[in-house]
Amino acid sequence: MRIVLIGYGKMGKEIERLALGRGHTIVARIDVDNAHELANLTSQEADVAIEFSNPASAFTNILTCIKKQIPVVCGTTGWLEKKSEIEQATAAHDATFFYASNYSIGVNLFFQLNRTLAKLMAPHQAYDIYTNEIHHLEKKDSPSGTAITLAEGIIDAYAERTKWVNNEIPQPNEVPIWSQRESTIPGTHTVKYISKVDQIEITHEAFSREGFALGAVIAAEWIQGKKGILGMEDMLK
Ligand SMILES: NC(=O)C1=CN([C@@H]2O[C@H](COP(=O)(O)OP(=O)(O)OC[C@H]3O[C@@H](n4cnc5c(N)ncnc54)[C@H](OP(=O)(O)O)[C@@H]3O)[C@@H](O)[C@H]2O)C=CC1
Ligand SMILES: O=C(O)C1=N[C@H](C(=O)O)C[C@H](O)C1
Repeated sequence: MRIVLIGYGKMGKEIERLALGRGHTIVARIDVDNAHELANLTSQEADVAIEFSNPASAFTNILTCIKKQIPVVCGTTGWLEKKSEIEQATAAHDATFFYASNYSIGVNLFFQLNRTLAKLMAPHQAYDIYTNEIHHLEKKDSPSGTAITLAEGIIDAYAERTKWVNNEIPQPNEVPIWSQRESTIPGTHTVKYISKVDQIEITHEAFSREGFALGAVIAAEWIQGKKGILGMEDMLK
C-alpha cells in the first residue's frame, strides 16, 4: 500500500514505523511546514491517506483528499462539529472516509463494555456517574475524543441524560467528563458508578501509542476497495 501520512508528529511517526514493518510504502509526509504539498498529490500516486494532525487542520486535509478520491483514515480528534460536512462530501465525491476517536482494539472492546455496563446501571438511580480521561501535556483538545465516545455510550443508555459536560459539576441531565493533563501519559480512560455503599469502575490504560497506530494501519489496509463512511464497528464486525 502506498500511504500519505498527514501529520508527521507522535502518531505519524509511530504509524510510519508500523506501516513499513508491514511492507507498506510512505509516498509523502505532510506536516505543518509542507502542508501545501497535499494539493499536488493524486489518487494515482497514493492508495490511502492516514490523517493524524490537529483539530485546526484536519477538516481541510480530509476534504482535500476526498475531492481527489484518495481514501482517508482519520484519527484526529477535536474537529467533529464539522464531521457531517465531511460525510456529505464523501457521498458527493463517491469517496472513502474512515474515522475512529480511538483505533486501539482494546479501547474498542472497552467501548462495548461501557455500553453494556451503562445499560445495566441505568435503572439504578442510587449510582452517580463519573468519567475521567488523562493525557500527556501536549494534547490540544479537551475532552479527548475517546471520552466523548464513552459519554455518548452512557447517554444512549440513560433516558434522562442528554449531554456531556467537561470539567464542570454536572446537572442531573448531564454526564460529567473530568479531563486531566499530566506528564507523557498516552491515554487513560475511566468510567465509574458510585453509590453511598460501593462503586463499580472500569479503566482502559494505553501503555504506548502502538495500539492506536496499529489500528490505523489495519484500517487503511481494510478500506482498500471500499467506498463510503466507515468506522471501527464496521471493521470489527
Ligand atoms: N484516534 C486515535 O486513535 C488517536 C488520535 N490521536 C489524535 O491524533 C492527533 C495527532 O496526535 P499526535 O500525533 O499525538 O499530535 P502531534 O502534535 O505529535 O502531531 C501532529 C502533527 O501535525 C502537524 N501539523 C500541524 N498543522 C498541520 C497541517 N496543516 N497538516 C498536516 N500536519 C500538520 C503538527 O505540526 P506542529 O506541531 O508543528 O503544529 C504535528 O507535527 C490529535 O488530534 C490526537 O488527539 C492521537 C492518538 C490516537
Ligand atoms: O491525543 C492523544 O494522544 C490521544 N487522542 C485520542 C483521543 O482524543 O481520544 C486517542 C488517545 O486517547 C490518544
